[in-house]
Amino acid sequence: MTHPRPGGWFITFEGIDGAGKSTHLPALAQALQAQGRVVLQTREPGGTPLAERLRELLLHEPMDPLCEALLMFAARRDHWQRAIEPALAAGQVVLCDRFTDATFAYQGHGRGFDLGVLDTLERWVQTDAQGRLRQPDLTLWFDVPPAVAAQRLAAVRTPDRFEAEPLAFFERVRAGYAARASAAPERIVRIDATRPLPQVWAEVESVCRARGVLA
Ligand SMILES: Nc1ncnc2c1ncn2[C@@H]1O[C@H](COP(=O)(O)OP(=O)(O)O)[C@@H](O)[C@H]1O
Ligand SMILES: Cc1cn([C@H]2C[C@H](O)[C@@H](COP(=O)(O)OP(=O)(O)O)O2)c(=O)[nH]c1=O
Repeated sequence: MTHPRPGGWFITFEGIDGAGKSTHLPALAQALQAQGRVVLQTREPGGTPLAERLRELLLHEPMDPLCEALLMFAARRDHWQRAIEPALAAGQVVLCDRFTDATFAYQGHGRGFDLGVLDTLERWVQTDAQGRLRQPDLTLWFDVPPAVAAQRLAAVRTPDRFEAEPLAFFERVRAGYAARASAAPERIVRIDATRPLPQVWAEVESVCRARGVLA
């Protein structure tokens, strides 16, 4: 695949909580840095001082689904304008732990929030000065059944407001990711993340090589 735009690559990591995103993101950053690329490792919600403050509220403060969706996009707007776009313009590779696919999966499919409203918010937040809707160049979707993810998480951390949701919620979120992937098969690559770590990593490397992200 030829490089989709001048400047850097924008690569997002998606999947339900416990899928392995945060494990593989720094590994890919290291592999890219070893090849001389400048990498911005970031996450959503978060990635700027304002968006990190919104993250604290989103992860711990009870709120209704509309408020949740609006705050996710408010955090994203700040992150996009102040961190992601400048890094891409400088030719960096941006590796982002979650982006808008997560909003469709969690707020849309998980909470049942109106997908049409999310489409509108996505357009508002990600349309650039030339009127183009910006999307990641590549999205790695780490797919695992919720029961596997829950087992992994139980061993390592105290659940936040999202992680405390029941398995049925994560089944809907997973279905949301599947729907996004079938609507954008060129951009979103499904990775079977139930396999042992070295095999999952080998696939991440091979997808990145095939796309020209890694040499
Ligand atoms: N393929 C895998 N096999 C077994 N354990 C894994 C695998 N991928 C991740 N883990 C473990 O599962 C836990 C959650 O992984 P993490 O990368 O934090 O998930 P996420 O960022 O998607 O929520 C961590 O303890 C991690 O070491
Ligand atoms: C970006 C985003 C995250 N989320 C949720 C999913 C996660 O449970 C939570 C925080 O994401 P994440 O950083 O993946 O959590 P952790 O560091 O605990 O792995 O926010 C949404 O519901 N919608 C969104 O648009």
